[in-house]
Amino acid sequence: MENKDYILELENVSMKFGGLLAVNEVSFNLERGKILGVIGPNGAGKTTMFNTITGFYQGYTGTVKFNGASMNKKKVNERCKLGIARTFQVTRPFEKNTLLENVMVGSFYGQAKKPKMKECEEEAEELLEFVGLADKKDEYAMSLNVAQRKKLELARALSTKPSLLLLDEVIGGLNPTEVLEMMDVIKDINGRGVSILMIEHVMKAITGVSDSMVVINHGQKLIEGNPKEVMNDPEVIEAYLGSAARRDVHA
Ligand SMILES: Nc1ncnc2c1ncn2[C@@H]1O[C@H](COP(=O)(O)OP(=O)(O)OP(=O)(O)O)[C@@H](O)[C@H]1O
Repeated sequence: MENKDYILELENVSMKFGGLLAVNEVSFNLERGKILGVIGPNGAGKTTMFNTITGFYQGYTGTVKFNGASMNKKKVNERCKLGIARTFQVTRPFEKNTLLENVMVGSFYGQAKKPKMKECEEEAEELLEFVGLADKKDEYAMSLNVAQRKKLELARALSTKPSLLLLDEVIGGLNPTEVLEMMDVIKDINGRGVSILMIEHVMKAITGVSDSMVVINHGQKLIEGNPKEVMNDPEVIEAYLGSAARRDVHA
């Protein structure tokens, strides 16, 4: 039997808010070094699932394993220091700080071994260069447009030196040129050896970068497979994605 190396394993993960089962017995694995795309309609439970992986929600049942070890008893900061980082759907930079300072905070507080301030600065500069914001390093975060804020969000997540990166809609809201740029950045991050789990509604983008995909619907896993299999699955197309998505995928 093939022995795959999984960086992330979800085993029957469920999360309830009162009577609402937002995530319902979800199981899947992410192979080390790969990109796994997560799609599903609004309210399907994708972000809630992210929050069980990062440890923001502790009240879930089932098991979240990272590098083969259960994370269930570990808090957000512990999981972060072990190598799990995320971006947020709604970006939350420190608006009145410079881009450099925003990224340095992540380096300083998010890494397992606290680096010296000078190292944080060098790392932050390198990351801003990597995401294409080097020329804005001394500007305030509040001066950025949507695409730039998303790139800053990525640099901040990377500053904690993750081996697993969770991306929550980093492509949504970008224009077509910015989408292509962001897809390249995501592939480059993956090229640095970072495994990626990403939620995205922009179908062309997520099918373009993902090695495999999981579809979540009403809190449950509907199907998983390679992007082509998933996007051609009649149940996914008709019952869930609908004709708008079909147009988007096949355009
Ligand atoms: N903190 C919360 N308290 C109560 N209900 C919540 C909470 N967070 C999410 N929910 C509910 O859980 C369900 C799943 O929400 P979630 O945000 O995880 O969906 P999603 O798939 O990420 O949606 P979207 O694509 O719109 O971001 C929804 O019905 C939502 O209203």
